[in-house]
Amino acid sequence: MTSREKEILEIIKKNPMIPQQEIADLLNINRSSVAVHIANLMKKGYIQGKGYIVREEKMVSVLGGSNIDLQGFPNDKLILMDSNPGKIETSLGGVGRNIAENLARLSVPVRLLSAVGEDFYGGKLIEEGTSIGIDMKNILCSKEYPTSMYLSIMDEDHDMKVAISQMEIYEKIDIGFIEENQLLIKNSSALVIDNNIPKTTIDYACGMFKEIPIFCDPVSTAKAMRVKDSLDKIHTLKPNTYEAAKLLDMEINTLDDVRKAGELLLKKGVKQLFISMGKEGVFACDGNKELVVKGQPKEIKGATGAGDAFMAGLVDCYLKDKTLNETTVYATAASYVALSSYSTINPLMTEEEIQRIINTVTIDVKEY
Ligand SMILES: Nc1ncnc2c1ncn2[C@@H]1O[C@H](COP(=O)(O)OP(=O)(O)O)[C@@H](O)[C@H]1O
Ligand SMILES: O=c1[nH]cc([C@@H]2O[C@H](COP(=O)(O)O)[C@@H](O)[C@H]2O)c(=O)[nH]1
Repeated sequence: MTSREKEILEIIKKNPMIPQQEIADLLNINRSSVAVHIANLMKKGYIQGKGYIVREEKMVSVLGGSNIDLQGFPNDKLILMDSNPGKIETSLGGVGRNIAENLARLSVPVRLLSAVGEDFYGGKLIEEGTSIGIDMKNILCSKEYPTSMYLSIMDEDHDMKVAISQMEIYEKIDIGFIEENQLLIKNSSALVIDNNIPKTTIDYACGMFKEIPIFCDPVSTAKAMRVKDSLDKIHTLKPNTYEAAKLLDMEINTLDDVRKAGELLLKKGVKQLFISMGKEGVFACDGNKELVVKGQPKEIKGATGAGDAFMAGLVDCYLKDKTLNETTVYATAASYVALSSYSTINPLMTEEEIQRIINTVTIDVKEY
């Protein structure tokens, strides 16, 4: 082996994937000489071949809940304190899991960091999630608690009347769980947090992953306050009007109230805000612009999951560097895809379906 070949071999041992040009630059020779030396080293058997390491695609990490949803739809007007003939739909749910499933259906690489019980439903959640394309490898399986459940009753217009949630298992998504998964999360393209997880975990994660954009869904008025001390670390917040009112301890009845709430949340450090208003559409602001985006979806089969589809649309648009107007219209169209299905997630959710809705449904954008 010549001294030059020795030098090149040492460089390659330290960095087997180094490009020939970089070796040439280090040794101040040209690339074609490097190629000749490498060919000689191969002939002499010092190098057996070149490996290729594929750079791992960055994923969105979703940290939050995965539930089993039971939804009851009465055939006629809902009568309280009575048995109402109707339909019962069982589906996989949980805000975080729903967002992750919608993202997977939009072809965004995504992993779910959640907890399930070591029971039939826990197995089902992991199995189905994996088959949809969500990375479920880091789900925590608990012996202590059962898989969480969400039971909701709709009225005759398919609007939710009342719901009960059984979700103690999320106590398991604690600081230790974040530490175990910190490298995975650090290397994510975005982190989505749903407020099913404890406040201490939300605050810890928001403090730890400042370099990546954090999207937060407050989940419900009961859980909204869990993010109140981390608002300055949130890139995108998507409360509905009730959750925004709770977070700010104010009444929100009019559009002026919504705009005021927007201003206050941006002041607290949120970069991008979407306040969803059910059939009144959504209010969006980012400090440069304020918009209300509203349309008329062609069919509403079930409102459950509309907000989660909306959030997935927001994350997808962030990764594609879309403007606030484009993002709000796209996410609204994603919510319409969800509304047109009885189950929490519409299996027809794709980017093409969202585009088809944008092209066929009038969605008005009003700038303020
Ligand atoms: N009844 C409806 N009519 C039209 N759009 C709706 C309706 N319900 C929901 N949406 C759409 O879904 C989005 C999210 O729904 P919303 O119910 O406000 O959120 P969440 O489910 O988080 O409470 C809304 O901003 C809107 O675009
Ligand atoms: O405290 C909670 N309530 C409800 C949900 C989930 O919220 C979804 C309903 O979404 P929406 O808010 O879009 O109706 C359901 O899948 C349900 O499992 C949750 O994760 N946590």
